Amino acid sequence: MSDLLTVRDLSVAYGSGAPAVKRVSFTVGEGAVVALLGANGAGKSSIMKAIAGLTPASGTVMFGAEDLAALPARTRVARGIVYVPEGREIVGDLTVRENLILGGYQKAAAERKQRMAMVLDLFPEIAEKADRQAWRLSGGEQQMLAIGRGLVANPRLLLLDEPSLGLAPLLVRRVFDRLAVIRRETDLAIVLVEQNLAVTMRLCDDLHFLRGGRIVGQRSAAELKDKAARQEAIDAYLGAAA
Ligand SMILES: Nc1ncnc2c1ncn2[C@@H]1O[C@H](COP(=O)(O)OP(=O)(O)OP(=O)(O)O)[C@@H](O)[C@H]1O
Repeated sequence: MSDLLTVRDLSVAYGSGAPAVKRVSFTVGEGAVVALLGANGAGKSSIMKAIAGLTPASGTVMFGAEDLAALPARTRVARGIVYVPEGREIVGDLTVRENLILGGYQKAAAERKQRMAMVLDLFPEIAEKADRQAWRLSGGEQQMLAIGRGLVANPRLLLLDEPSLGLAPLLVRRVFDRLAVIRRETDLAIVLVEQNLAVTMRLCDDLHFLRGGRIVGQRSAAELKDKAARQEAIDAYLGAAA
């Protein structure tokens, strides 16, 4: 599997304080799912925003053979790097369908229509409510809409920021079941930010543990199938966060 994303020595600083992200390096293969796990404030969202071009950063981010340094966020979207932010940020006053149209704003009408049909097929829960205002959806459905809106842009790399945030366990399971379908049926690569080790393990190939802006450990999902190894990772890296 060749590398789709290569992050090398990535640092993010806000103002003059200590950097929020300190020389983080990792790779994501074509079609791979890589998770960044860590407690609140560990720097997970800052890494995602830096890859998406939404916050200034130092270090190198390569997408295939291309250095992204000079590319603004909208060009990164056109290349296939799509960020689904924490908190979903769907437009509540617009309908489900209108939110999906926003996701495909850079696409020609025919491709956008085809991608929207694919998304509605993938998420029957929101297809039934396509003409309903987004604020009327449940939390889980809103998360599906946020992911669906990202998929309309036809990404090669989806940056998914805490899809389980604020959802009841049943809805978390539904959202992750959908992600598992995407994983099975497409060659989309995903960087997934999570605090929840249990749901993350079902979807990912590799997990990186973050603390204080640094990657402090790395495990494959296969390694964490072993209960003792999982407990060790929780104790060493996540503490109460898991
Ligand atoms: N726009 C900003 N301006 C100043 N400081 C920021 C900004 N965004 C994040 N930070 C700080 O950077 C650090 C890392 O934040 P970040 O949101 O990347 O962490 P996180 O791991 O995603 O946390 P959470 O799980 O709570 O979302 C925190 O100390 C945070 O307060």
